[in-house]
Amino acid sequence: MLDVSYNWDQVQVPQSLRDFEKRWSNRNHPIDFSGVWRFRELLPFAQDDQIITIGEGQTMLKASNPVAQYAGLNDDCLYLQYEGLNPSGSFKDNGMTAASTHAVMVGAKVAACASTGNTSASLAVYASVAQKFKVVVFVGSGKIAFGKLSQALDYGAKTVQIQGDFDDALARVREVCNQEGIYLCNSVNPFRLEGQKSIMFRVLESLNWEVPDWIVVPGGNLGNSSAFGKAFMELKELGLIDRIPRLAIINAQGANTLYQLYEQEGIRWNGGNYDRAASTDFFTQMDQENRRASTLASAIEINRPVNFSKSLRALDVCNGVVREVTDQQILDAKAQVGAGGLGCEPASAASVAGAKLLKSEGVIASSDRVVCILTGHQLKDPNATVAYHSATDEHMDEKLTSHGVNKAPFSNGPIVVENDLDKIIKVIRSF
Ligand SMILES: Cc1ncc(COP(=O)(O)O)c(C=O)c1O
Ligand SMILES: N[C@@H](CCOP(=O)(O)O)C(=O)O
Repeated sequence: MLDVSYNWDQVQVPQSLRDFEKRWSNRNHPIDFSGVWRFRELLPFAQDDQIITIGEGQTMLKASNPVAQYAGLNDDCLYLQYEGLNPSGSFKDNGMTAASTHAVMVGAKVAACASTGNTSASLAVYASVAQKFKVVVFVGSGKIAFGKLSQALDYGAKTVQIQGDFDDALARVREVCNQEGIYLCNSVNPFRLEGQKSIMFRVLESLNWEVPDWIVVPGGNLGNSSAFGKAFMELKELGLIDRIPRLAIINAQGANTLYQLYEQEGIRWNGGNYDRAASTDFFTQMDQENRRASTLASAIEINRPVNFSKSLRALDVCNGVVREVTDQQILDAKAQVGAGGLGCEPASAASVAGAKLLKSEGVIASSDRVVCILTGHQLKDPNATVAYHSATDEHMDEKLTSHGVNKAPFSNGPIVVENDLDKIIKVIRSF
């Protein structure tokens, strides 16, 4: 895994983080307007005229008391960083503006990715804006929510559907890219992760540059958590912050490789000398047993996270913890996030479910300031939402039960009523 490193002595980094903020109101300047590139001195690999941007990163941090109560935190202690506001509806745009900028810088004619849907939607939109390279997307059949697939199709990406899951698709696309000289845009791409650092810059900016106690993020391929760790490491090195928040990475129980390796096997970064043999054994056994990831949170249905080693570094930098949550916990948390005002897709709600779990364990205190990252928009995966809300005690959706979701305590399904005024009024008055 490659990392981008800078010779900071040669970069004119502003003295104070507040200097970045001033650029925000400059709406006529697309680079200042971007929530990624207004921090450009902190990812200084491109010249201004090389940047491909579509106003990504205009996202918000919102305190949510209903969600704080759900998680067992005090009022004003839980914040949601709503990355669903990005142009393609997920956090990936923070990274894809950087990866597509670099793709054009190096003259790529074709770019590719494997995807559970959000990476492909994001890459496809940036390619259609840049008009400099074509896109090929690899997806596992039946493994991608239609809201996401529809985006790649409409933005003109060529979609290759193969048998297998995301882990198979990523292994294959890496092979294809090597053989054909195609530019790879998954999170193995270190330039993409440079863009994703900006999510943390914006969190700090929204908190008036005060460092929160916790950042809680869902873990799939582990690009985000790795980028966050690098962001804090660099900000501290540059003297722009004086302390680093703790990081909690939340796996779905059915896709819990990091949880197993970090919390159960006890593998630690150890200055880069982590126990490679133990992790290799783990993956070899996984292959022998043909163990597959399985979760309703399809965006994090990943068993072989490519950023495993970088995430260990992030956990080290941020004194982090890893937890696993069930699909039941994820969907219950998701319904609470929606009712609290910001809809998200299932994988995103793992962050809230994880915060609740850590609070119940006493790892997070009720007065801690906790930021949960909502990685993708609610409209990305309507099937999961409708299935949850349509479930009743008598009738559960088969797909939910096969993933261990056996109740829907916050179910808010449509009420079937005859098209008769009196009957409708009666129902309405019963609310
Ligand atoms: C909505 C959503 N949330 C979370 C993740 C997991 O992020 P990461 O792979 O950076 O761990 C992904 C994709 O990977 C995603 O699409
Ligand atoms: N959820 C992701 C999985 C791919 O992760 P990446 O960060 O390596 O591109 C997706 O949307 O495809």
